[in-house]
Amino acid sequence: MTENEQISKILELWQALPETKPLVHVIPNQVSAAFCADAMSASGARPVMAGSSLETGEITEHSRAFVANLGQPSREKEAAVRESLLSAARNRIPVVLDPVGAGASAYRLQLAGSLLSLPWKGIVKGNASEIYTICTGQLTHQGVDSIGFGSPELSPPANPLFSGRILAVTGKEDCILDDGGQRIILSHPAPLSHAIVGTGCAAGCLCGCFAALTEDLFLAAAAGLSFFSYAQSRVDDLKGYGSSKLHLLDFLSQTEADGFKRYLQSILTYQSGGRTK
Ligand SMILES: Nc1ncnc2c1ncn2[C@@H]1O[C@H](COP(=O)(O)OP(=O)(O)O)[C@@H](O)[C@H]1O
Ligand SMILES: Cc1ncsc1CCOP(=O)(O)O
Repeated sequence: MTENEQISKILELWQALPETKPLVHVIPNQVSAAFCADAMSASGARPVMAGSSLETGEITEHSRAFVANLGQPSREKEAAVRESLLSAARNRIPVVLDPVGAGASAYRLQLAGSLLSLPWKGIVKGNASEIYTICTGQLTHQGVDSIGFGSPELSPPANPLFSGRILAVTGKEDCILDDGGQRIILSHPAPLSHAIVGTGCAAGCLCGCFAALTEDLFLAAAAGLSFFSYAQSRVDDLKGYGSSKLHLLDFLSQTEADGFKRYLQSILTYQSGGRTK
C-alpha cells in the first residue's frame, strides 16, 4: 500500500466513526476517565466504562473493542482487566493496552508484563518512556509522562510480548509499527505548549474506537494517533491550559475532512519492510 492509500483509508475510517457509533469498553483511570469518555463521544463512539471484575468480561464480550488503561493500578483493577482481556481473546474483540507509567514502579512493570503475556490481539499504546520500560525492563521512576525521552529506536520490537500485535508509541514523533516491519511515522512539526493531563489516555481510547471498525489494527492505531494529534496541534495556540483542553473536545467533534487530509499529507510517512514508499 502507498502513503496516499494509507491516508485515504485513515480518512475513510475517521468518517465511518460517527456513522457506526461503536460501543467501546474502557477500564479507565480516575484521573482521565471523564476526559476520555468525552473525547470518545465527541469523536462519534459510544464509551462504556466499567471496572468491576463482576461484570467486565461480560461487558467486553458485547463491545466492539476494549481499552485497558493501566493508570492507578490495584489488585482489584488487575482482576477486572484480566477478565476483560480473556473475554476479548475468547470473543475476538480487539484490545488496546495502555501501560500508563509502566516505569514508575516495579508493580506497574510486572503488571504490564503479566497482562501482555495473555493471548489477546490488539495494540500496545504508550509514550516513549513507557515503551522503553517494557522493551528493556528498566524502571524510570518518572511518573506517567515521558520527559527526557526522544524518538524511540524500534526496528521492529524484539520483545516477543509484542508478537502479532501493533505497537503505537507517542512522543516528539509518533511511531506505529507491526511485527512485519510496516511502519507509520507522524512527525509533529512543533512541540505542544501544554502537557495536558489525560491526552495520552485519550489517544489510546481513540485507537480503540478505530479498532472497533476494522481488522487492520495498524491502520486503526494510525487513525487514532493522527486524529488526536491533529486536534491537539490545532488547539495548542489558544491562550491557556484549561481552554485548550475544552477546545480539544470541540475540535474532535467538528473536524473537517480537507484540513485533516492536509495534516496527514504533511506529517505522515509510511514505510513497508524498511523501504519508504
Ligand atoms: N508536538 C505534538 N503535536 C501534536 N500532537 C502531539 C505532539 N506531541 C504529542 N502529541 C499527541 O499527544 C498525544 C499524547 O501523546 P504523549 O504526550 O506522548 O502522551 P503521554 O501523555 O502519555 O505522555 C498523542 O496523540 C500524540 O500524537
Ligand atoms: C494516571 C495518571 N496519574 C497522573 S496523570 C494520570 C493520567 C495519565 O495521563 P496521560 O494520559 O497524560 O499520560
